[in-house]
Amino acid sequence: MDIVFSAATVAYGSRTALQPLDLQLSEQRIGVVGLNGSGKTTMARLINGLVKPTAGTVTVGGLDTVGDEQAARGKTGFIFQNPQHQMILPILAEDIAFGLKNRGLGKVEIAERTEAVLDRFGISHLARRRVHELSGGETQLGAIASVLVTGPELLILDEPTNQLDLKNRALIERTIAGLPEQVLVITHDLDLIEQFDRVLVFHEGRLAADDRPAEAIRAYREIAAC
Ligand SMILES: Nc1ncnc2c1ncn2[C@@H]1O[C@H](COP(=O)(O)OP(=O)(O)OP(=O)(O)O)[C@@H](O)[C@H]1O
Repeated sequence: MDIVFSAATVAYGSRTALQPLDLQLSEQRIGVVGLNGSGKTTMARLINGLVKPTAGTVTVGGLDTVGDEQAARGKTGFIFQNPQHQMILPILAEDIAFGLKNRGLGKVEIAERTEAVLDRFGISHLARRRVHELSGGETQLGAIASVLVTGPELLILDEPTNQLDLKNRALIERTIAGLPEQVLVITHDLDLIEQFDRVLVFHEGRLAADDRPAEAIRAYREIAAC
């Protein structure tokens, strides 16, 4: 799916978080890196319409995130930095089913799709578990299942391996690598994006580098060393 930023700018009050951005993304695996406060999350939130451009436009699959807000939002799933906060119902299977109920699906289809997505991510055994009692890795997988069950074309993950141990980092890395969906990942975990198609480096609200992983990570290291 094409994601197109046309002079997209974001200001919070008098502070500009994202300088005018012109960018077209169509790769399957896109990484976004940069120092804290460099504008990564703001850029990602523009894609699913959680943040509106102060000026310029953003389109996903040809749909404007402001003018075609509802349809555009349906194309993107978003996993936030603390995914436990986006889980609404107490039991994992219920939380997964919730998104389908909201789309007006019937009981049988909801049950089948919930079961299928739990199976897809190898977490069927967690179906009846309380979401707030899941480990970090389990929570991340549960959130991915909850979001992907509704069928978005693009999945955005904001620091998905933050707070995970090495084993769970590897699990989430493998899971992301295996997704057929297009993926955009914001991360400080440079191993995660090593094999990606394209990596964007943000610095002080601007796109500072846009390259293959090795080159982009080199540019990011130079920025971080200043
Ligand atoms: N809702 C908001 N209101 C005011 N300022 C904000 C808001 N959200 C972000 N900012 C500011 O915009 C700038 C960019 O923030 P953003 O969260 O996009 O950065 P980031 O690169 O994702 O940072 P981090 O790596 O720390 O998550 C920062 O200066 C931040 O303080």
